[in-house]
Amino acid sequence: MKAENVKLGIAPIGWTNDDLPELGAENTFEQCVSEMALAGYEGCEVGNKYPRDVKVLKHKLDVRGIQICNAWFSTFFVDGKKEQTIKDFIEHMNFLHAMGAKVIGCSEQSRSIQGQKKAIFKEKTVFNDAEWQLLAEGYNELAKIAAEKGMKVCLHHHMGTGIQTPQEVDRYMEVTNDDVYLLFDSGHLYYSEGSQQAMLDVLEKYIDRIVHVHLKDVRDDVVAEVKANDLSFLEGVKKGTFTVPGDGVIDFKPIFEILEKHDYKGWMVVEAEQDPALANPFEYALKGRKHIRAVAGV
Ligand SMILES: O=C1C[C@@H](O)[C@H](O)[C@@H](O)C1=O
Ligand SMILES: [Co+2]
Repeated sequence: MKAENVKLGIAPIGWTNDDLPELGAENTFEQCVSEMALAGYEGCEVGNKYPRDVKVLKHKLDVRGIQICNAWFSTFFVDGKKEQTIKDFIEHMNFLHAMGAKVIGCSEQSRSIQGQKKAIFKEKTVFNDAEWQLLAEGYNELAKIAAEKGMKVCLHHHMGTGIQTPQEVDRYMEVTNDDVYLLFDSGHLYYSEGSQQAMLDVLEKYIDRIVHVHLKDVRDDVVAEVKANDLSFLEGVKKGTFTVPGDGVIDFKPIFEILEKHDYKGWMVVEAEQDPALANPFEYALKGRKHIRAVAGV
């Protein structure tokens, strides 16, 4: 890939998992961002141990050569919480804007089971026609608000949410305006479909509306265990569903080829939540970095 087109970041979730705070509770913010820089990343997303004061955070990141590229935002349009979602979104967007980020990665969390003790392969939520309409209206509005700041809203398709499968991604892309974008997460699509091709098809189909990429690898044997035992998403995470690129079953070469062929310009963020007691975050960050350099040449 061309180094001038892409920037490589990493998410703090490998050090401290906001969805499972007991994972990595001992890891500090400063250790996390220092190790990100040491492992060769130039950017990161935001975790709950990060200082929220823009000046303080900027300084701590600047001295390490790290930029903020995105931070997760939960929307609740299908639950009918449009007003509150937009109010919270503006605050979140202003923070990201002040930190220099260009995209806002959102996830529709209405009835999401990703944090619940429910079988991830059996109990995911499904939206009806009226709910898709609520979602579209909400995201179209967020996109307009973001555009005023020169920013883009992208949706994170995610296991256990109403937008998980390729068909649900199709519906989301169809009901929203062209200035509403997609965050592509290799791990979630592979996990959902159990297929490298299904994941690549989504990437190729929507590449022109993909503005942020999460690079996650998957361990097939753990997914099989999750399926066989009706485990929840987070039970799977603790057992090691996800890992860094090059450590699981996903072939990242075609992902990088598609991004390059379509002249993708933006961030690629390694995001591999697993138990830091089992997978040392610095060592795994380094492992992912080396794999990307070897396969993508950046
Ligand atoms: O982007 C993400 C943020 C996490 O909180 C989430 O659960 C993870 O799987 C993910 O892809
Ligand atoms: Co992700």
